[in-house]
Amino acid sequence: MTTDQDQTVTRIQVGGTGHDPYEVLVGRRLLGELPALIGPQAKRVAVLHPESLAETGGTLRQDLADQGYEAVAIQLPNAEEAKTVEVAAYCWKALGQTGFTRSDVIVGVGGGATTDVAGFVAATWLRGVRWIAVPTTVLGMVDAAIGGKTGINTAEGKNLVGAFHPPAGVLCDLAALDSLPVNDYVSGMAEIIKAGFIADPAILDLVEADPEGARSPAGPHTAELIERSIRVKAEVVSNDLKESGVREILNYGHTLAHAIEKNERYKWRHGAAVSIGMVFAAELGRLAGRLDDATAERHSAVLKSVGLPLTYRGDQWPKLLQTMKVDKKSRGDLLRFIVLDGLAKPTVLEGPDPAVLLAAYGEVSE
Ligand SMILES: NC(=O)c1ccc[n+]([C@@H]2O[C@H](COP(=O)([O-])OP(=O)(O)OC[C@H]3O[C@@H](n4cnc5c(N)ncnc54)[C@H](O)[C@@H]3O)[C@@H](O)[C@H]2O)c1
Ligand SMILES: O=C(O)C(=O)C[C@@H](O)[C@H](O)[C@H](O)COP(=O)(O)O
Ligand SMILES: [Zn+2]
Repeated sequence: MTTDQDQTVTRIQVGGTGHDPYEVLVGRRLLGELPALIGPQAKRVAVLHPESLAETGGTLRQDLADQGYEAVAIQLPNAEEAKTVEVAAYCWKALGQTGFTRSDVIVGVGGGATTDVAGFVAATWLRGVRWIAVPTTVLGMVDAAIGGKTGINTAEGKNLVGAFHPPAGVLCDLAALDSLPVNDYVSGMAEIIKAGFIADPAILDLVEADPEGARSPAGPHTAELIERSIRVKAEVVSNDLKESGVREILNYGHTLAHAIEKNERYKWRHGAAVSIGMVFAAELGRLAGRLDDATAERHSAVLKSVGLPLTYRGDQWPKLLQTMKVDKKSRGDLLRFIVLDGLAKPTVLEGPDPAVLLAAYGEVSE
């Protein structure tokens, strides 16, 4: 049976300079859109998917083969284990063996880790081939698949190797979320809440009105939360693809988060680390005299209400501080953080006093 809900598709445009504009589609049963996005020139299509979506990847490969493409499925490890140079090299080898040319197309189906690698492989193969993102997690839909930041981790830090290489289109099929484990669903809520604090406070109102509903794809506001967050991301990256200015606001909470992820050898979910990172950033903004107490406290309350973590090991501060020094926003020896001047007023805080940083860490320290 087809319902009205199945047929509603929202299209959000991502524009910009230096690349073709593209659309993010949100709805259900969107895979029919793939051939048009793949385009008439492609002979071969490589479908990159994580182990957990082996069936989806296989079905998609078969559909594309039935439509006349020479389609291969390339299985990646789940989650952050995919974001390594070894996995990228495995993909390059598979593309080479398939005879993948510049007119062929990569499709990344999976969470943010998968689309980060798929995009990176697309950016590097033959110095850049077309790719399409089919995000299957909340986090992938609202953030990772949009904007063309692609990359992998190294032992020294998160996303340290990568390229800006926007996709030709993004297909967010909400039905994919039904199989997502609750922890992964909630991890994506961290980036949704981030979008609320940096740009669209209506998101926070929706989460606060029904925190339990915000933990599940069956919640009453799922589509609205996802679409609002996509609009925030689309607007920012349309204005600054290569992060030479406003795009830095999307890094709210990420300076500490990435250090925690590295410290945990990339075993933590990104959203869990971002949650702690935002509580830290809010306190940093408050201690720097930028953010009011109520908005700072609102961070812990809303993040906790959906089940995200707020604290991390106190004894790890020296190591985290060291790692933060190689954050991509740093310039020379200058540490730079995104903080809030108020709700939806993100700004940069440069070179905060080490004592203030330590005091802010006290807020998340356990
Ligand atoms: N490029 C960007 O702009 C950007 C933005 C935000 C985050 N990221 C990156 O995204 C990554 C996190 O992405 P994530 O939270 O989507 O996690 P993830 O990609 O690690 O996926 C989480 C887990 O869910 C599984 N999975 C994916 N879809 C599923 C589904 N529909 N049903 C069941 N299981 C499914 C995966 O195999 C994995 O085990 C991090 O590496 C982060 O750095 C990138
Ligand atoms: O798109 C961006 O820009 C972001 O900062 C979004 C973040 O949510 C995302 O985690 C991104 O991968 C972080 O990028 P990085 O440049 O700090 O590695
Ligand atoms: Zn993020």
